[in-house]
Amino acid sequence: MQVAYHQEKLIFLPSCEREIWQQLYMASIRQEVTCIHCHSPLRMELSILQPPSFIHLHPTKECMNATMMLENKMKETSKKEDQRTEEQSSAGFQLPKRRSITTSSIDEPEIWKKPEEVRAIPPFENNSKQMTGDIHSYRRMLMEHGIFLDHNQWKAVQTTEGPLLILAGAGSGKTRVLTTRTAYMLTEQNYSPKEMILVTFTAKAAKEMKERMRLYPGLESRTLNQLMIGTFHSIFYKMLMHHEPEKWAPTNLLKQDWLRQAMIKEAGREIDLDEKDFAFDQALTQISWWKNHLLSPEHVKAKDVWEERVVYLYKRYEQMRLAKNAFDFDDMLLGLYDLLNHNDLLLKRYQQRFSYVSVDEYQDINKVQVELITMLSDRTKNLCVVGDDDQSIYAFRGSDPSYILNFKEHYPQTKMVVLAENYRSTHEIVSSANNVIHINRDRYSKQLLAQTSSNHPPLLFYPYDEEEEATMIVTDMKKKIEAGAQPSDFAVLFRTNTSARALIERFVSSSIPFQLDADGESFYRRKAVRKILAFLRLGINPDDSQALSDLIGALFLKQQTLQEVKAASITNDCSYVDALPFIQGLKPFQTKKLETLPAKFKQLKSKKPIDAITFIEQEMGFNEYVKKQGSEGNKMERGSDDVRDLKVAAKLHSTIGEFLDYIDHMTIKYEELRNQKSYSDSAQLMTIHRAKGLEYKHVYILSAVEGGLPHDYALEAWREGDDKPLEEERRLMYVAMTRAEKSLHISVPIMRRGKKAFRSRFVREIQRMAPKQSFATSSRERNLPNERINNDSRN
Ligand SMILES: Nc1ncnc2c1ncn2[C@@H]1O[C@H](COP(=O)(O)OP(=O)(O)OP(=O)(O)O)[C@@H](O)[C@H]1O
Repeated sequence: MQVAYHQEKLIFLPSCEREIWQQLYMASIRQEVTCIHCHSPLRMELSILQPPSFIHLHPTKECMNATMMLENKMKETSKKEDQRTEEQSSAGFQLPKRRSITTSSIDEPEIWKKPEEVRAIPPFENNSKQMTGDIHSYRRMLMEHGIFLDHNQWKAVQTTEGPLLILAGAGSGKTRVLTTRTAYMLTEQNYSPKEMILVTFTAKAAKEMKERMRLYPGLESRTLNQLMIGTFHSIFYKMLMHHEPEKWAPTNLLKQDWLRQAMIKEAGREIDLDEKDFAFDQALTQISWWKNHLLSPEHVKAKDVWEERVVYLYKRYEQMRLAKNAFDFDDMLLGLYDLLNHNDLLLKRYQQRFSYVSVDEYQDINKVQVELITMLSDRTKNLCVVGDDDQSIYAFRGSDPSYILNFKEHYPQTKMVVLAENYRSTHEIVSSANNVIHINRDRYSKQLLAQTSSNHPPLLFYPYDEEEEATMIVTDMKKKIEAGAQPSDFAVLFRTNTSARALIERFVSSSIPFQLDADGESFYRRKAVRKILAFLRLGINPDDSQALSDLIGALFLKQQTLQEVKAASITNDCSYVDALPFIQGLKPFQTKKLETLPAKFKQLKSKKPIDAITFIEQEMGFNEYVKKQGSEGNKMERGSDDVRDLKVAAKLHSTIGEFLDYIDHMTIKYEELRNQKSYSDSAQLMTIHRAKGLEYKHVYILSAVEGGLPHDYALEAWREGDDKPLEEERRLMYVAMTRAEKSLHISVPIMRRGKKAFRSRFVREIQRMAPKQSFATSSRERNLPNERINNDSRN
């Protein structure tokens, strides 16, 4: 159905503004959209595959007839209007175009656009090779236990001596290879578990490997228990505890972030940094990055004012930490690095003991980790590293793909095995992912090959904005679940937590069980958002003391002023807002500004939330605050973006009170979600970073637009001539795509943050078939200059 009543008005979907589709959808959930004949509630459907429509759950013949007649009449009128418009425009007038639901391929925001399949997919060549000739008895035994290994996987398993680089494409079974290789060395080659060390990237991966190895024939638990397997931190910490137990006592570990934050906040006060306004969490990440690069505060060369401040915090943090004999996770690696560097005998003993070193996820290794691994394996050089340069996505933590790319240069004797058979995804998904990643220059050229093909190429779909995107995904998922899929078959992947605000909210209101796997606070707790909300809250309650405290920084006042405002409100018997002009000791321009504020707060009350936010930005000085923050903050997160995101949410609400109630509800829900125990059968909503190493039958990727994925900060770096962040974004897209087994949906919203968006360059790359590539030469070996990629951001 295309017609319905809403708020006593007749709605004809093809001619209503696209911007209000989402509002209609939400009104339909509240049963406010009704049939034009029987007035029973209609559900609006906003889905990926079909143009929007109203659905009548129990239509009568009369309902259908009345609806059809009216639809025909509306279409007729609309056609006439069209003709008139054409005549007028040919006569020199320019009138807006009729808004109809078509399958047009033009990026016209008002028009529903049919989803597109990825077409640039080469014909599928069945790749599965028959095993011929003699099969090694161990490999045969594994097969009897249901563990199959392809030719290259087996080659990697058997290569036990000397430096070995296993270049393992996404879904190519690197976990299988690492576990089998270890099992093979222990059972077939009779190596002692005590001479082996296997480093994984996460504790979860270590646990999984151990569990898998228990299933291997002939591998006893006793042997497995003697094997040193774990993360860098767990293994190296054990060593430190063994040699210097007092210094490294667990009670001295700064385990939680807030403990570290408290220390740098204390240091921040010494240089007058505002506790509420300075990005202390970012400062900690930066400090950690320097530590992992073996840079002490004295060696850091600050690039800007922000870094200068963080260097100060770093220096003081180290002093405070040492005074308390405390240490953090980074210190564990640095501690062992120092210990081995200053104790030659000890280093030799370890080198003597560990004859075989294996490292998983080598693409994500950082400087201090590389140094330690190099030291430990230096005697035998029996170093096996497994990784995929195309999945290196942790630069912000200090990892650097150049370690895997330079491995052969570092160890000229390296044997290399490439695992290019993908056992996870269909040919259509694998080829599309190849189309994207092959554009990166700084990589080993290689092409993943799938084992199966399907008739379902990845689908690009075009929601209007973030809200519609979320609705379309939930609708699509519901349909698939009704058709037999399990909630746990699905994952929705996003670049940053903030880009998932609408999605999380839509899931909260849906019946689909889901789990959120994301770091950080709720969107509504973000600094800039909290401040705007403080304005809104004080607009309807001028005595809201929490809001006043949140607001102070945005008025360029110090937190100490808070008490002064409260005192002034008592002595002058007025609200906090009315007390603002009584603050003493300010510069004349500040006093003048504060004098105008109470009246402006009063004006806020009657405004719609979206208009109120614009008023706060333009008339109440918020734009200046954001501008100042922008020049002091970090490059990843900008307050102005958060405000634009908030406006997208605000559009769906008609009063400030209603909007604030909704936000309070969602903030509580968000906290519950973060603390909830895991359901076994639930859809997963997570950042791409969190999805690494995981696989799902159906995957949706959010916001494939310039600025979303790739992230704005990478585009800015690229414009300034630095390709590295953009290449990392491309790897993120690749990681996201290769999580999908059967279906992959990529969302390309037409609007983002209230502005017209441009489809991501990665989406354009998907549509261009990658040339066949020769295997495993790095850009250096191919003598390619690391030029800038000539890739325009426009459609
Ligand atoms: N030789 C094989 N035959 C059949 N299936 C295999 C084979 N090797 C691995 N697999 C399966 O392929 C899937 C991907 O394997 P795995 O998770 O080990 O990949 P990965 O290399 O770690 O992937 P990624 O790096 O993308 O996370 C798993 O479901 C695994 O059981």
